[in-house]
Amino acid sequence: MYSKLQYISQGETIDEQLRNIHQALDAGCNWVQMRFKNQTAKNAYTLAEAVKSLCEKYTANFIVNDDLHLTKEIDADGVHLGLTDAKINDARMLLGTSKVIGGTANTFEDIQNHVKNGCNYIGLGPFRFTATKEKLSPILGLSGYFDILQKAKKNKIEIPIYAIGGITLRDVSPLMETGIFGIAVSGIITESLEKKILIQQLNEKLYANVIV
Ligand SMILES: Cc1ncc(COP(=O)(O)OP(=O)(O)O)c(N)n1
Ligand SMILES: Cc1ncsc1CCOP(=O)(O)O
Ligand SMILES: [Mg+2]
Repeated sequence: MYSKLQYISQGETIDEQLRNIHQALDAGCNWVQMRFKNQTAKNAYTLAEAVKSLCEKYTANFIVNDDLHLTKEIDADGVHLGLTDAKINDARMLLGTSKVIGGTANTFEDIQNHVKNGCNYIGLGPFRFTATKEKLSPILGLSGYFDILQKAKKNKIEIPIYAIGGITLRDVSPLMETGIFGIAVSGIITESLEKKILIQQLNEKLYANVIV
């Protein structure tokens, strides 16, 4: 079973990335997506090696953003691919069935395609404007999530769907009511000065209706 909270890393340098990821893990995150844009292959490899060993230490899930070949080379737990990144079925062929492959969706049709191609989870968004990512797809808002999740339910689609994009603590409960499985966040955790408390509060809302 996947965690309901995925932390997407931030940082302009290897050190900044590592500091942010280390702090997120220390505060209780157990799923990290390493997102290190516009870097040399050497820098990305160096960071990935360090993140992999940190995640092993914290028994956290470690996935790589965009870079399918780095995922394979470093033997990460998986990869997250956007609509203009490598194709999900090519990723599955390269990585095999044991690895996690996440795919971005902005519409119900994107979700259908990802399911058909063997994706493990979906990052559906953006929920609202965020400065973390450039060139955002159309904003979905709560009503967009309601519509898409209703269609998924009607079509018996059961893949875990994560909301993403500008999410704050206050958004979590209303988003969960739309039927999403969890959230993927970057800014709120990176910028928080009280990460442990924030992650505890996020998890309380994410797991509020889970019967153990
Ligand atoms: C969980 C999750 N969902 C969506 C995205 C966005 O991926 P993509 O559209 O490829 O954009 P970049 O992150 O590569 O800029 C994501 N990274 N994670
Ligand atoms: C990677 C990505 N894809 C859509 S929105 C987004 C950024 C999420 O970061 P934040 O939680 O800071 O808005
Ligand atoms: Mg991408």
